[in-house]
Amino acid sequence: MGQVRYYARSSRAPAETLYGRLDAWFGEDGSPVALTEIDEKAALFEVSVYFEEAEAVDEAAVREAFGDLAPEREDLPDIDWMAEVLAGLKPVRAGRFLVHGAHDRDKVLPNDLSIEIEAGQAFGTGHHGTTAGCLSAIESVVRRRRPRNALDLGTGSAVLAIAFAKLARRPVLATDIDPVAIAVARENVRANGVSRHVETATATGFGSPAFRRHAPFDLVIANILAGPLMQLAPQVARHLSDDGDVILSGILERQREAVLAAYRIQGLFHRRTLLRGEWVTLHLCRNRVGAV
Ligand SMILES: C[S@@+](CC[C@H](N)C(=O)[O-])C[C@H]1O[C@@H](n2cnc3c(N)ncnc32)[C@H](O)[C@@H]1O
Repeated sequence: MGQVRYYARSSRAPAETLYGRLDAWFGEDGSPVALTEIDEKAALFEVSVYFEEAEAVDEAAVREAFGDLAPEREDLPDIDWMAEVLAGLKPVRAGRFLVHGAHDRDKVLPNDLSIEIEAGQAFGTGHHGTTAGCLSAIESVVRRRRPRNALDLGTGSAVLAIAFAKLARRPVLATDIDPVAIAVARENVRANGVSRHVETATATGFGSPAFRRHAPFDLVIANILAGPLMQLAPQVARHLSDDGDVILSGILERQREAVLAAYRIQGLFHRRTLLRGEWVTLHLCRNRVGAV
């Protein structure tokens, strides 16, 4: 048997209380806890806690932690995380960043900002055009104005959050819908020595109390797909500071105009498009100056 999830639904206040309690009881031991708004109109929230090994779970303790909100249990299938990421084991260079595995530490040059990520876990080894595009865009934004903080939404391996933390040495919130990715992200953040700057949280879109603690963001980075990026446009804009920058990727060239339109409606201006293979990375900004 593999991973298991326990979850309960309620209105916002009890859900937030439960989220805090589950995080205190299980979060420290590495069991991801998630709070998700599942029905905005009905203001219905779902709180989940995930355990790696179903057999090892103390179910009585879990039920006690949920209290009055009796949890449902869901056994999760084993997922093939390798599929997307085994693109290659070679180091990838994007601007000053060198993304590499432990076996390639000797390839790091004195001026490189090295990001050590092992292939084979969450998405994001730098081999994908979208990740490399975001790394280049992060470097150009940080060079221009060193944002006070950042959000990496859909962090995967945390490669982009680590890049921002290493370059800007400023706080970054790294979130992902997938609790397994967040467990991998935490480990990578620690291994790259940037735990002081990076906070990780499991969240669907903007559904976590962590956003309230960190927003507004001076830089929002989201490498997901065109569909969710368009849906998230109003919330990205709402969580962005008055002169903030946005880096979006996971967009095919033919989807570029639709994504741009969704963000223009929210008052954002296009600054630059980077093209890597069939993928584009968009840099947008709140400030009209410098926009094209
Ligand atoms: C293409 S990977 C990007 C990983 C990494 N940021 C990079 O650039 O290499 C997209 C990630 O977004 C996550 N994701 C997808 N939809 C999401 C959503 N609505 N909210 C948060 N994360 C999401 C996925 O689980 C996945 O880890």
